[in-house]
Amino acid sequence: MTENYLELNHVSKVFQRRTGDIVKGLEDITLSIKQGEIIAIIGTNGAGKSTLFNTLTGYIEPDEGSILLNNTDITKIPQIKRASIVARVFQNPSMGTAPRMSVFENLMLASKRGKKRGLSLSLNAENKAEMAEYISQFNLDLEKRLDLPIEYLSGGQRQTISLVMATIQKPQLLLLDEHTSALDPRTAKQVMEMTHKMVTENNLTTLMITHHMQDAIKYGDRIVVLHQGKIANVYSKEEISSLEIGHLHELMEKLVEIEANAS
Ligand SMILES: Nc1ncnc2c1ncn2[C@@H]1O[C@H](COP(=O)(O)OP(=O)(O)OP(=O)(O)O)[C@@H](O)[C@H]1O
Repeated sequence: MTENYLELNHVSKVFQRRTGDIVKGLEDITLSIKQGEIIAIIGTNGAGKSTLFNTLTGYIEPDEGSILLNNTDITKIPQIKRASIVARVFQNPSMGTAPRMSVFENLMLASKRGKKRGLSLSLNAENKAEMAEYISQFNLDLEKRLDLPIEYLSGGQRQTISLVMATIQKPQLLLLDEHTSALDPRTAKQVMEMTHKMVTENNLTTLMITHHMQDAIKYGDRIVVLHQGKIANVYSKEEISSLEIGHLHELMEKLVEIEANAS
């Protein structure tokens, strides 16, 4: 396991609101993550979770600090050039997929990301059979729906396809952005279990934003608590093993209270 596979060194980002007020989206974030580690990110609204992901994808550039992934400084690498190494699954099942295109076309698009060869050449029977076999392991009968436009799939099926698309090229970093929160509890549980299987089987270094404290405890190797752009707390694996969900809920309530008193 490579230590310090992902390193954030003193990463800060300031925003200016329309009112002219300055807000610290991220303040001096320093964090080292091992290859294959799963980090659960929790925090109240406005804590900086999305800003953190946006700096990792390259959607925004930090004002200060650096980000190293697999020994490469990616701080200033544009989003489009990071697309094949940093993958993100969004909360909304329709984001990250082309809804009118078929399941097969979407999967082939994902497997071609960052490569030069065109999509049309790859839409052949051989690739289709390979893809059918690949997705049959998820037991959702999706291999029988390869020709269906993505928009006709259920939310859970779409999130499964989004996950397959995000992991098909084995990204160096996988970002899960509340990816089960739009699903009903039963489907959310299934998708979370599938996610864990994909991530552990492929040893994917993963950051997962979640509001489900039980998922943070169950699946996180560490839990990072963000508050007002800063790291408020980090729970190690040992600490997580004796952590009660109630404790995390209380912590969240306390942080909301601090914010309310400050404003
Ligand atoms: N483009 C922007 N312009 C101005 N302020 C911004 C911008 N993006 C984020 N912010 C501010 O930065 C802070 C962190 O926002 P961020 O969206 O990262 O929080 P979050 O933890 O993802 O919150 P939520 O759970 O509500 O999505 C907030 O105060 C937010 O209002």
